[in-house]
Parts: sequence; structure tokens; C-alpha cells
Amino acid sequence: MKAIIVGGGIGGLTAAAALHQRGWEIEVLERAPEFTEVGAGLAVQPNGLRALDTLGLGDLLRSKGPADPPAGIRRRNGHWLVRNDLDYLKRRFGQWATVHRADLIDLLRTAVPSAALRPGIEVHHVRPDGTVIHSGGASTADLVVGADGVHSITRRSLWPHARGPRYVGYTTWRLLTPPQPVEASTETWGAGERFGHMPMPDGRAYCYIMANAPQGSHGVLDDLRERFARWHDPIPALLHAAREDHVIQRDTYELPDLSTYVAGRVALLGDAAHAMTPNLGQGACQAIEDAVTLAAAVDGRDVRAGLEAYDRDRRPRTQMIVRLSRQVGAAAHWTSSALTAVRDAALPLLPRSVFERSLAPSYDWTL
Ligand SMILES: Cc1cc2nc3c(=O)[nH]c(=O)nc-3n(C[C@H](O)[C@H](O)[C@H](O)COP(=O)(O)OP(=O)(O)OC[C@H]3O[C@@H](n4cnc5c(N)ncnc54)[C@H](O)[C@@H]3O)c2cc1C
Repeated sequence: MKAIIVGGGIGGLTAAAALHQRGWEIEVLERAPEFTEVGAGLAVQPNGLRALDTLGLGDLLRSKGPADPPAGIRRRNGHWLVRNDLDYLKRRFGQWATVHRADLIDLLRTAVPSAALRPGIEVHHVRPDGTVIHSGGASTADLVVGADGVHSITRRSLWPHARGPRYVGYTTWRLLTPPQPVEASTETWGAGERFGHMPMPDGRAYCYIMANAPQGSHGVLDDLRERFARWHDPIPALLHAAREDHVIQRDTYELPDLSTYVAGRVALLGDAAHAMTPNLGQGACQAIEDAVTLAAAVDGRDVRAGLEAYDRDRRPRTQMIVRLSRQVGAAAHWTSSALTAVRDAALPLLPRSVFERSLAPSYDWTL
């Protein structure tokens, strides 16, 4: 049985590794000239690590990038809005890992035969019968996996009338600083602006920012430094330590829900199926869950029946996480000072268990 995987990002390479382990012949078509991820870190949550355990890769990641659970949410003056019970979170859900994106891609590549990787091939069209038209010609397979991200050509080929990506109203910046003293992973919420930072195992700090794109005429980093100059420590110091060429700026998109992720011999996964806001740090983890679930669903059974089982399993869970992420984003991105004042007064009064219960659905997952 042969599978063609469109896109060699985190989701596509996980699918390739999972299908290869189950005896499939695989071919990964990636339009970029090499298999890598541009800069910045990634939080792999307990559910993502458990999914990687099914490929025997979870412990390698845990040993590369062990991390504590998120310590909580602060106000821009540093006062805590929400403080998590780290021991409880670790006991209940297991370990977190913070890794460099490129390291995760390299790790996944070790689980895929190099002959199966075809960089520099752009896919132009996918048909439900398993035909893929690409810059190197045409190929067919028993299964095609569309793991080609938010602007997926697989999705547009099979669902030409579905609505495309929707800009959610804020932009993200991701950056890695040179080694900096940073305590636990923390988020800080302002009015329409949000700054997260987490320590990387090599001593660097990974920072992500979500806010409206500035209209300023300075460089990106100077704009960010100005914007966050009066936020609590170590935020200004982190931005001063960062380098302009290490900042990745991207607009944020969501994809509207589809009523199915499968058509004929083709399945969508990861951002191609359910691109979500980054508010829960679950996009890549959901792509990894999708990939290992898909490989298990088609193992030893008719492909179409396996794809239906995959769709039944994954659609409700991923669409629930898309909604949860959107809700968290809505509260974090209020720009009205009256609303943020009410939010900042109310959040510290809520019992910790409310937050831990709201995190549980995304972390509680096993294959
Ligand atoms: C600021 C920010 C922070 C985030 N933090 C986290 C986090 O901490 N934890 C987490 O789990 N998630 C996080 N995410 C989400 C995560 O980055 C994505 O959900 C994840 O990378 C999606 O993986 P994917 O493989 O589905 O798609 P992509 O990573 O987009 O990969 C798609 C691949 O397909 C290739 N491709 C596209 N079109 C074609 C074509 N026509 N032909 C051939 N190849 C093609 C692309 O080149 C690319 O390599 C974050 C996102 C943002 C914006």
C-alpha cells in the first residue's frame, strides 16, 4: 500500500513516520527546497508527547527539551491574574517539552526513509481517486494525506467551494533570544496585546507575541521594543536581547469548519484540516495526534473505511479545540479598557480548578 503525503511540515512528517512504521510505502512531496522549519520554539504539550510516544519518539523529545507546565497569566505590571499549580498539572497530565522547531523536524525525519522525501516538488492538484498532479509530473497512491498547511492546495482541490482562511484580527511574532535568565513559561495579557515567553533547554528564551500589526515606520523589533517597554521584567530585556533577523512575523488565520476531513482516498490533517488560532499552543500537537490516529485507522483495513473512522474520531476533537482556542483568544485580545479592567478584576477571583478543568480537554488524550 502506498501513501503520498502533501507537505513535509510537522503534521506531514509525523504521518510519514506513522505510516512507514505500519508498513506503508510513502512519498512526501514538499515544495520547499529542504525539509526544515524556520526558527523559533514550540511547546509540545502532554497530549502531543503521548502521540509521539506511539512512534517511540516521545522520550527523545522529553530528554531534549523538558519543560514545566505554564506557570500562569500575568498583567503587564507583573501581578498574577492566574497562577497554575505546576505539581498538580504535571501529576495529572504528564510532562511538557519546549523544543526548537527544526529539532522536531530533524527528529521526525530520522523515522522516515530519506528516499521517501522529495523536496522541491510543488503539488498543483489532488483528486479523490488518489491522483496527485505536481511539478515533477503525476503520481497515484492508495492514500493521499493533505498536510499542506493553512493555504492547502489539497483542501482547495477537493472542497473548491469551501471558504478559505480568515484573518483573525491579530498578527503573531515569534523569536528566540540569545541565552537569557527566564523563569517558567508565562503569558502576559494587556489590552489587545499578549506576550508569552518560555525558557528553552539551551538557556535561550522563546518569545511569542500576538497583537495588532503596528503602523510604525521603525523596524519590526524596534516597534516591539517600544510597544512593550513598560511591561514587567524580563519582557523589555528579552526584546532588547533579540536580533531583528530572528523575528518571524505572520498574520493569524483560522479555517472554517469542514463537515468532513476526508474525500475518496484523501484525508486532510493538521492546519490544512483545522488551522486554529495559536492561543492554546495546540496546532502542531493536533497535527501530530491527527497523523498517528490516521495511520492507526487505515492499518490493515479498507482505506475508505479507515478514513471514515479517522474523520469520526478527529473532527469533533479538533473542532472543539479550535473553538476553545478562539474563546481564549477573545478574552486575551479585548482592546476596550473597560472590558480588560473587568477581566483583570475577575480572573484572580476564579478558583484555580476552573482553569485546570478548562485545560483538561486538550491535554487528556490517548490513541
Ligand atoms: C505564534 C505561533 C505559536 C505557535 N505555537 C505552537 C505551540 O507552542 N505548540 C503547538 O502545538 N502549535 C503551535 N502553533 C501552531 C503550529 O505552528 C501549527 O499548527 C503547525 O506547524 C501546523 O503544522 P502542519 O504540518 O499542519 O502545517 P505546516 O507547518 O504549515 O506545514 C505545511 C507544509 O506543507 C508545505 N506545502 C504547502 N503547500 C504545498 C504544496 N502545494 N506542495 C507541496 N508542499 C506544500 C509547506 O511548505 C509546509 O512545509 C503556533 C502557531 C503560531 C502562529
